[in-house]
Amino acid sequence: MATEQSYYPGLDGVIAAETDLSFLDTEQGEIVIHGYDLIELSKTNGYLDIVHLLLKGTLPKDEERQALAQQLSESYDIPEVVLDVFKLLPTSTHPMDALRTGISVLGGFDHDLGNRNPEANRQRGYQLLAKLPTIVANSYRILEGKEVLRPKETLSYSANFLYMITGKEPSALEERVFDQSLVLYSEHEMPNSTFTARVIASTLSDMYGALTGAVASLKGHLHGGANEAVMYMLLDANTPEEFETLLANKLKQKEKIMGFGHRVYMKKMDPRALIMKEALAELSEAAGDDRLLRMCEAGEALIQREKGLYPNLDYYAAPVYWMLGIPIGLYTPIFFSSRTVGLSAHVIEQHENNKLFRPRVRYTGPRHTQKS
Ligand SMILES: CC(=O)SCCNC(=O)CCNC(=O)[C@H](O)C(C)(C)COP(=O)(O)OP(=O)(O)OC[C@H]1O[C@@H](n2cnc3c(N)ncnc32)[C@H](O)[C@@H]1OP(=O)(O)O
Ligand SMILES: O=C([O-])CC(=O)C(=O)O
Repeated sequence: MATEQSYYPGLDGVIAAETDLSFLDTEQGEIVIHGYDLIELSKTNGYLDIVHLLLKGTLPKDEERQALAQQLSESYDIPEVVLDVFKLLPTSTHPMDALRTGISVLGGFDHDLGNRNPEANRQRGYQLLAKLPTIVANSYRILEGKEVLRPKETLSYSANFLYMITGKEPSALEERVFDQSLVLYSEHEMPNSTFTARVIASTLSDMYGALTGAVASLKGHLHGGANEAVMYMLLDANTPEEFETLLANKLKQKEKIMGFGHRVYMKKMDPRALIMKEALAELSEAAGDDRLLRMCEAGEALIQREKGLYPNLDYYAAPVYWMLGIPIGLYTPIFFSSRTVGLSAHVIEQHENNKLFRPRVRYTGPRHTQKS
């Protein structure tokens, strides 16, 4: 083994895997998802199309989309035991921790857990996709002391998800915007959570374990947790001017501003953020209230001017979710629920072509013995 080796803190720029699932092409400005640009797809295709693309490799024909919707809706319900476990959790449990627990419990109901062949894993992916909205919405309901809402099989995937969260069936605009947010969150190459899932899967551990670890990764504020942190920041101000002052003070204190910056697009706007900004404008117009939009735009301009940084998806997804009436504690679980499709596809790929992840270190500690 060579003694002088390269070290890249945070694995910045390191190629960690080969994949045919996705690639951030910053030169062409594309988020390539199995050959298609996610941004273009988000304008023309729904979330279930992305599910089909990532798990089957093609965009679905009409009958394939219908069959997928049918298959998922038949599995929306979750075992009663999962709900009973949520009832045992302290009410102070973070919704991401409840979600992590829920996925972990689901693993116990899989009687073919040791089977890692691609088809078995794909079916697991579908089961998780079907059940996660029910887990996300109802773990939160139980923690908040609210009644459990059973899924409505007659609603579309996204309409049913929103219904279980808010307790009312969404309008066509709300359903479309929410579905678009799921498309944008569905897959993004090799973020920390996907790397976590692949590292776990590389020991030949199972999909539930890989996704449970990924929940913990995605919870952090430097990753998925930023969307809820953005909303709390917005709620600390009432006007664009107050929001600018709040951000300027944070910069003075050398605080990181949630919703800005990105390991891959540090000096550009995350293209997904632009789509959510447009959705926010649409929701603002429909509501006759553009206060949040104006605050976000003022914040965007200030951080660009002062730091040369641009919004990432979480910056504009947060006010969109607020305008859809979604409780803040569910923003990150929804992100994870959408990302389940990308994560499942990565676990399948890792198991199909596995090499154990086991890097080395640059040792900086003492040596108390010396062998000549
Ligand atoms: C959908 C998603 O998960 S997207 C990510 C969501 N996360 C956030 O929005 C959290 C806020 N953003 C950040 O913390 C970072 O931009 C990250 C974690 C996303 C990327 O971080 P890294 O690639 O590790 O870059 P790093 O944090 O070292 O930043 C590089 C420089 O830009 C600065 N910077 C980066 N992001 C920010 C920010 N949001 N606010 C203020 N300064 C920032 C850093 O302070 C650093 O400056 P320095 O070189 O003077 O020390
Ligand atoms: O790519 C990243 O590092 C984080 C991110 O935007 C995502 O997971 O969607």
